[in-house]
Amino acid sequence: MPQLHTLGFPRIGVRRELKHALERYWAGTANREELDATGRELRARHWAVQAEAGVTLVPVGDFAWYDHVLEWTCTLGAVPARFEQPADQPGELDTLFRMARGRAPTGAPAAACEMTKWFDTNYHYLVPEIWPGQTFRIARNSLFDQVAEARELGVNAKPVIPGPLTWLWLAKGDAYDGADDIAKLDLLPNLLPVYEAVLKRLAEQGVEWVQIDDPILVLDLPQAWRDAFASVYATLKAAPVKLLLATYFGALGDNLDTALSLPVAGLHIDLVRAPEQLAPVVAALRADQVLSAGIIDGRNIWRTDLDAARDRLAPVAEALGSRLWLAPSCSLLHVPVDLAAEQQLDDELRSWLSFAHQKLEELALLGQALNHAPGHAGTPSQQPSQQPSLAATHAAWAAQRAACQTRRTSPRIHNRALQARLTDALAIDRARAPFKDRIASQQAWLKLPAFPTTTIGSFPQTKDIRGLRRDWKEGAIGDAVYEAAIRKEIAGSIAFQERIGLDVLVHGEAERNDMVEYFGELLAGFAFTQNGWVQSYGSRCVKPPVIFGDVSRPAAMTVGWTTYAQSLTDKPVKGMLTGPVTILQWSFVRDDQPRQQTCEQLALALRDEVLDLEQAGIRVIQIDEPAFREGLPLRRSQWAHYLHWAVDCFRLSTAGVGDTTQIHTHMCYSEFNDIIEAIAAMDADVITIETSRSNMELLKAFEDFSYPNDIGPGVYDIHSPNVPEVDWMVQLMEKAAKRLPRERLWVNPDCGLKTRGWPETEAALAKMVDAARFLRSAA
Ligand SMILES: Nc1nc2c(c(=O)[nH]1)N[C@@H](CNc1ccc(C(=O)N[C@@H](CCC(=O)N[C@@H](CCC(=O)N[C@@H](CCC(=O)O)C(=O)O)C(=O)O)C(=O)O)cc1)CN2
Ligand code: MET
Ligand SMILES: [Zn+2]
Repeated sequence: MPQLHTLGFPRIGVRRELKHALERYWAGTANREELDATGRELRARHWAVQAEAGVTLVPVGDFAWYDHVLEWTCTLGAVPARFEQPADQPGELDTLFRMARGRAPTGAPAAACEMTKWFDTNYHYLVPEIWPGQTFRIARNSLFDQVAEARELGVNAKPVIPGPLTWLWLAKGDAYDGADDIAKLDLLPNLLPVYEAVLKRLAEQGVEWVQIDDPILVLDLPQAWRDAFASVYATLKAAPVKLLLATYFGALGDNLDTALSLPVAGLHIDLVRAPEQLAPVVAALRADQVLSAGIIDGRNIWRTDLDAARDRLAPVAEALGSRLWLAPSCSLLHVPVDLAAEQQLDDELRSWLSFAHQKLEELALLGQALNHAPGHAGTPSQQPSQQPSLAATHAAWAAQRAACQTRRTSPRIHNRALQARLTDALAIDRARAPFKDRIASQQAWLKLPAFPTTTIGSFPQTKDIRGLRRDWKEGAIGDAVYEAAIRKEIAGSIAFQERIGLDVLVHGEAERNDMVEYFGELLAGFAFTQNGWVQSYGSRCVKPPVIFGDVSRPAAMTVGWTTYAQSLTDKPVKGMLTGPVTILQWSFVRDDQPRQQTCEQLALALRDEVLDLEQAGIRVIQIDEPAFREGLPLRRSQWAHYLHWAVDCFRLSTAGVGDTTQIHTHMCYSEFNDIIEAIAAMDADVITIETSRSNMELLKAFEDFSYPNDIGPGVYDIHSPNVPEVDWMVQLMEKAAKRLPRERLWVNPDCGLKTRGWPETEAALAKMVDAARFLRSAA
């Protein structure tokens, strides 16, 4: 039977045990021993479930207290000076937490490291900081400790570490100009000896295989970076362990020859995103190399079509024998932990789904089917001793086959009326009047001052609000009680905004568990989970909804809350929607039709909501697209196609309104340089963006492009509880005014305030309004 392995397992725990333990530790209500115990418990549990499923090489090093890239950065001793503490500080773990969050139970606070998206996922990693001449050393032993821990439990540990080139690519430093700066490669002579030392220590611990993750091999690489692979791996080759080079999230493409020429004992490829690479890789594999086939989707939650997978891999199994390994396409970090934790899904829908636990079962079934006579394995054959009985295996296989079949044909998936509407939608005009005409008619009624102030949408999601929602969902309180409490919350935030003098108000999003899940719950074609948590960053998780069928909007989703908020004030209240691209990007999406098509369905549903809001008198409407940049394909050759349909969907959602209705959008976590033209083509009247951490540097793209519409560059970082100074915000806006016309500028925070508390929110926004007033008086 082929060896089964995984590239990584979700670390958060089926009940978010890690989240709760971390937050207790940070709050000082749990000590280090309690935190450690939770970590040990989760690792042991996750190793055991994998080993029991038949995974023979179990990942170690995929566990992380906050982020696995940060763990590795700390292991390499790449700790910026501002986090260094006197030698007597207890526990290096707090240094890691200070790097992640700026503060920890011990040690002096410092500005946290930057956080950004992990490739095209909704997972965020902590960006390593590098500088010329930087030296490295093994500064943290957690990987070795965890290997020892696994081996004591009888687990065959396969340590997982980021490759040196991927780590450098992800790193940033003032001395370097972008991810691909070749000057970064000058650090390799300092970095590689530490890698060699790590591999040697792992070998001494009895480790046979080490997985080195080099996902940058699926990106467009400059030649110097591509060339660096040969010398890096020539050095690592000397280590007394076998290396499995792991690539995922796309095709090796023009890096294929590079990857195949490296002196590694095994290569993992993603066959879900890039099935076409199977044949060329098999053809070029050396006789002593293992192929790890990433055949189970690690980025989505659908059951695998096992018949198809077996048919594709059977000839490979025959050719490679035990040199074929089976794996998910990437780490299972990106899917929820266990479908068994869901009580409310109907049987049919449940039969279509597979979370991390279920993916292990799929892997085992496929492994058994490929065992012996693989070329004509019609059904799973002979079972190894501790595997489930043949009958059970047959039954599981048949159930999976049936589920795939019903999913293909279920009437729940296709909505004929919608199909007709989509065809009609092709003819809908996506254009609005020229911006200069629109903005004039908007200003005529909005009568906003210079440097108008607003916020991005959410106000603090307090424990009380979340507790209320839990009680409501559990049926402990009824709709009327819930609604009254949310209304009270909205009334409170409107009163607060009026008091401090904001210009364009928001209702505060108290009724939303999450900006995507909330809409998923109200749209048809979506399912949602009770415990389908996926880590987003640190202790923060999301429950991505599942888009299983054609999307439509049975009823208005936000009109009631928004008009209630508007009824309380004479100031304009901004309606608040999540855009089609972001809903698509942050959901688990159908794999039976192109993403573009699903996005168009979402766009039509949102268009109806926009028009209903307008009809109800809401004349400023924001359609958030924070995931617009994240959706950009990893390869440049695919950008134009994506940008075309993504912009088109945004415009389909928004362009139905009259000229006097003001459309806002919001983006964060994004580099805008690559997509500035597309942002302009979205043609929102106002875009609010995250810029404060980059000191308004991000505005350069808008300046260079002479971006024509209104812009609100964020003046303070909402990720920190620190209250910004008025002077600081004024300075930032003055910088912005050097790059862009003053009359186009708005004043707002970087992003929504849901993760903040009220005290700092009130203080920060009051100061922000003061800053805007100062700017007006100085004009
Ligand atoms: N989908 C998505 N992706 C995104 C973002 C986003 O907002 N949404 N923002 C960016 C950054 N990511 C973020 C992701 C999550 C959170 C966040 O705050 N998550 C919350 C969960 C939010 C949620 O779903 N809340 C639910 C359920 C909350 C909960 O834990 N309830 C308790 C009970 C309440 C309590 O006592 O706390 C329970 O069920 O036990 C609700 O409000 O209804 C968390 O991890 O804690 C913040 C930012 C990028 N990607
Ligand atoms: N309107 C949303 C909010 O304020 C936008 C968040 S972007 C991640 O929370
Ligand atoms: Zn945002």
